[in-house]
Parts: sequence; structure tokens; C-alpha cells
Amino acid sequence: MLTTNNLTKSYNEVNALNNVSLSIKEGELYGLLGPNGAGKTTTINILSSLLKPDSGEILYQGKSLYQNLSESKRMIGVVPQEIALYEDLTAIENLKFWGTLYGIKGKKQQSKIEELLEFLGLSDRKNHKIKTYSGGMKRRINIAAALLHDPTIVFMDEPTVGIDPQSRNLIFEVIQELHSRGLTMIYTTHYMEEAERLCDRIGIIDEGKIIAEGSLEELKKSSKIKEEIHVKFTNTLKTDLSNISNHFNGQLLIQENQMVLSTSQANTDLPSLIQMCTHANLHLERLDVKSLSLESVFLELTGKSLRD
Ligand SMILES: Nc1ncnc2c1ncn2[C@@H]1O[C@H](COP(=O)(O)OP(=O)(O)OP(=O)(O)O)[C@@H](O)[C@H]1O
Repeated sequence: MLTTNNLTKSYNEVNALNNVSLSIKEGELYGLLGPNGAGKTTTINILSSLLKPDSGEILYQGKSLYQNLSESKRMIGVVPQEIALYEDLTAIENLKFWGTLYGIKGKKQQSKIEELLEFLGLSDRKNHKIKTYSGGMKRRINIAAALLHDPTIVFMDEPTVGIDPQSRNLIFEVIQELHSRGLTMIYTTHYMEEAERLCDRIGIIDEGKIIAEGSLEELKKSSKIKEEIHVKFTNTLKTDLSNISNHFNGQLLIQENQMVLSTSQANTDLPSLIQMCTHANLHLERLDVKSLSLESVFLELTGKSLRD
């Protein structure tokens, strides 16, 4: 469906993309997971022809994007990270504006708008101005705008940023329904749990490079880490714990009153961790040993937490 070969892009001195090669299959929900500034938006902007790469190739159904620009553009829908709606217009008026821009007019436009408002659960608010909408509702109209021209591939750039958990779940349901209808989607996120929950395949991007790719199971299998030891303490960890961190070679995350140790040898690391914590006068409240998460895979690959 979509293939890219060795895409590169620099903004002055910043090397935003470094030989990014992707292959997205028809109907696939592909997650591009990476921290802030990793190159996710740059990738989406390039793949949707908003931005030209410095070098590299982009093929839709085997044909070059730039040699078939108008045909390719008809296939592509983009849900941008920034909400692209007029606050003083109603939902219907906004969607009419976008529909006309895509060349969808008259009865076809009207029925498509009604269908999408129904699908996104916003029919009852269709005549209200966008400025009266919650953040989650705006995000849903943003999705509707990208679907008006029946694209076959949709890019979603962090569509759940800044919304409450209930709205996030509604957006997940929409994405899962679109996925079950066979739409190809590329979904960028810096939320590990979204990639784990939604995507068929995940590409981990860091500093402009795809550093790992595969299904969740494949990514976990390729990791040396097998388990996570989660420790909760009775108070916030304020003292210098670098000796403990150093002992575990950067595989220990310390946040507020918790530690998470990613390990391939829980049987030996668990007693050492407890001993070192006791020695540092830390009081344990709770201890769990869990199976590997994507967070640990990311930490192992990049040496940093996604939430940095
Ligand atoms: N217009 C620009 N001018 C200069 N540098 C830019 C520009 N756009 C992006 N960058 C830089 O390119 C790198 C990649 O940015 P990009 O926005 O693609 O990352 P991202 O993964 O989408 O991040 P976020 O999650 O914060 O949206 C960053 O270092 C960023 O600062």
C-alpha cells in the first residue's frame, strides 16, 4: 500500500529524519511510537505531501507520490495534531468547508457529513459552534474532516493529545471500527499503551530513525528483558539513588515513590534490589513482578523513558 525508501529531512542543523524506510500493508493499523521531537510529525507531513523530503522515495500502490500527486492525494486523509477547525462555525459548517475543499459537493456532501456525524456520535451537536465543544469533541470533528473524501489511507497525528480518558476511549472505538472496515492507518503517539492497545505493527522512532519494528509480540520477543519488577515505597524518593541506578545499568526507572526494574534475571535482581533499597532506608509498600511491557522495550532500545 505504502512504501518509503530512505527518507531524510533536515531543518537547518536539525536532522529530523534519517533514512526512514517503511512498508505499510493494505488494511494495516501501523503505530509510529516515539518521544517528543522524534520525527513523527515530519514523517506524516512528508508522506501526505505537505513537506518534501531532502531525499528518498515514497510509493503509494507502487507509484511515486510526486509523479501521481493528485491521484495519491485523493487516497490520503490526514488528522493533524493541531485542530484545524473554525471555532465560530458550527460542526456542519466546518465539515462543509472541508468537503468543498476536497471537491465533494451537493447531496453527496450532505449525506457524507450526516453519516460521519452519526458515526462519530455528534449528530445532536451538529448545529452548535465548535467553540462550545469539548477538546474530545473537537478531535472527533477533526477526524470526520479527514474522512469526508473516503480516503483509503489515513494518517492520525497524536489524535488523543490533551483529552480526557472517556473521550480517548471514544476515539479508540472510532479507530477500531475504521480498522475493522479495512482502512489503512498510520497512527503516531508517544503513549505506549495506545500503541500496545490499537496497533497491528509498531515502528519505534527515535532521533529520526526507526530503531525497531514489529508486532507487539515480535518486539517483546526480540528484547533481552523478560520481566519488570515494580516497587512502590511509602514515601517519595528524594535521596540520591544513583548507586542503585548504576548497579542496574540504566534499566531502573525511578518516579516519585516508585521504581520499575526491567530485567532478564528477576531471580537474582529482585533480592539485590530489595537489599539495596533496605540499605538506603527506603520503606517498601508493595512489590509486583510483571511480564514485559512496551515501555521496557523502549527503555532498552533508547536508554530513555518515553515520558522524559
Ligand atoms: N519547522 C521546523 N523548523 C526547525 N526544526 C523543526 C521544524 N519542525 C520540526 N523540527 C525539529 O525536527 C525534529 C522532529 O520534529 P517532529 O515535529 O517531526 O517530531 P515529533 O516526533 O512529531 O514530536 P512531537 O511529539 O513533539 O510532535 C525535532 O527536533 C524538531 O524540533
